[in-house]
Amino acid sequence: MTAIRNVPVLVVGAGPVGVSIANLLGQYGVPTLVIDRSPAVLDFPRAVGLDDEALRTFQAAGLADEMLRDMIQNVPMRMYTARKQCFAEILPSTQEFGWFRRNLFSQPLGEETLRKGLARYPHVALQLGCELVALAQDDQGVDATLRHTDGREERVRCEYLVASDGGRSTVREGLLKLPFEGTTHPHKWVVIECDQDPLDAPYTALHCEPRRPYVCLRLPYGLRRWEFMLFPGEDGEQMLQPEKVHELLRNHVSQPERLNVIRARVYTHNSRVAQSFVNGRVCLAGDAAHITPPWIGQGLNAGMRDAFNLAWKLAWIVKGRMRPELLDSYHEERHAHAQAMIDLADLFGSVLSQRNRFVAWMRDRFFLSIRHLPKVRDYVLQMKFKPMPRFSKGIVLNSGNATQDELVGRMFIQPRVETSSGETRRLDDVIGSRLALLSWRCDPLADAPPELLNQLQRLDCVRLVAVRARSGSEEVARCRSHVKDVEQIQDVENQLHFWFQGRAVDWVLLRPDRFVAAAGSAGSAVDQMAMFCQTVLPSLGTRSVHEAPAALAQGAEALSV
Ligand SMILES: O=C(O)CCc1cccc(O)c1
Repeated sequence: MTAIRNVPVLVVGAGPVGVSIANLLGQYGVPTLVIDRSPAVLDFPRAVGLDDEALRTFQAAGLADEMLRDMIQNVPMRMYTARKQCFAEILPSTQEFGWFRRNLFSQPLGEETLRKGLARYPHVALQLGCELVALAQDDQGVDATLRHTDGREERVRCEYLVASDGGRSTVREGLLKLPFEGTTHPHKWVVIECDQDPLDAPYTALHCEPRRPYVCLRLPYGLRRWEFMLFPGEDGEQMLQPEKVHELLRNHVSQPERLNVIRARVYTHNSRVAQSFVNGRVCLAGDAAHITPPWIGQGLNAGMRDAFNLAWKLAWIVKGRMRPELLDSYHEERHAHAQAMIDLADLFGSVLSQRNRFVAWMRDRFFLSIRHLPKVRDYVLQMKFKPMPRFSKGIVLNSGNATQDELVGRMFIQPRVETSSGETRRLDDVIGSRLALLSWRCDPLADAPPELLNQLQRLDCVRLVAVRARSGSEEVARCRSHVKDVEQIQDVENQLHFWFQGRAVDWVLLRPDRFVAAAGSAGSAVDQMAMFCQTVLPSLGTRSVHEAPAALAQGAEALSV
């Protein structure tokens, strides 16, 4: 009988979300196996947009610079009337989370980079040409049956299984039969990508042309993409024939026959969300959990939010740092936001792809008449319509003080800070993959009982005290705690100064995904931290074997392929 492979986390589906989760788990030291039935990265047009939150996730995985190499940053999106007048432009100037908000990439290249990133971890393995054919869960774990391309079957026992196997997820649909609620939109779209971009249009353009709505985007490395709406009676496959493609492009480029079309595909817009993102020990992520029309470029970004939210929770649970039932917080924190993004994309779609000429004309008149109002312009330009994640339930601690609780459950800013060794770094790079208690010009745990400090150590919590840049030695000495685990940082951009001053709190507790878990005044820190530890930590004695470095080495051995 063949041996059963044991691994804490099995990721099914090696698209960008699954591989990002595996990179994060690699960073957190959790042995992970990623499988995918396809032998290579899929080479057809898919997601194009990556936002600042996604880049922050790549940063946590140590891959932001590598991913940026193949991206165009800070790309505007414009909307045009039927008469080709621009009636709205989106180009946010903020970099509050440390990165530009609108960036375009080419998915096949990005996926290669993410896959290469896995090679950094001896305890993470990627197995291609391998599909999941059965799974059974019990109280302790999941038994998965894998089938390799040569027909060989293998059993893997894992503690948790992540299904990131796409919109037609085998795990969600075929094996667990979980509802995927929402709608499939009636119109199909043809997507065409060519190289040697024939246009000088360095932005995404949504052409709200009732005769045939279309989208035109510039992608990295001189690629140009068009997406055209198809009408009833137009057969998708026929529309991919070269003469039909040329016909679609004829009004937009002078000699479509001379274009080198490198990818073309028909696709349908879907707005669907799985009823639950957590089913026992199986978690759905990315398109397996939610699919959206592309209008606001948020499909993959929603998946990246899943990745960041889920990876640290899985790591904490398998390391025995967090009570397993808190895995449900993944659903509580992600489901409503995924739905809100889809609702916004649907709203964009219904307004922008309007085919009734009179309604389209009214729409154009309306937007053209308000576009110069400063508040409207700012709202659109700065993308203020984008619903930002805000958790009221989940792994967040509300204190009952409305002002403080307003800060909890939101992503924290990411300024650059100077470390005590004089280096200027992005805040997250100083924190690393740890939980962080970040305080402003004080050490709120200076007199904390040793028991609390031990609990925080179990949670691998770093304590950072921020001071004003170039503070006098008195201030520095006042904030330098006698406790050795406190690091001091200087607020060289004054961003922390403005953040803390405007909010009347002295500290924030930042989760590994950079969301604020708790916030408060110096006097309340001991009690609130104690409450957080009590909520999260399992009782002693339940620590998993995967905490020990020796166990990681065993995991690596078991995983080598
Ligand atoms: O965010 C962007 O620049 C692209 C968003 C978008 C809009 C419509 C279709 C599509 O594939 C992407």
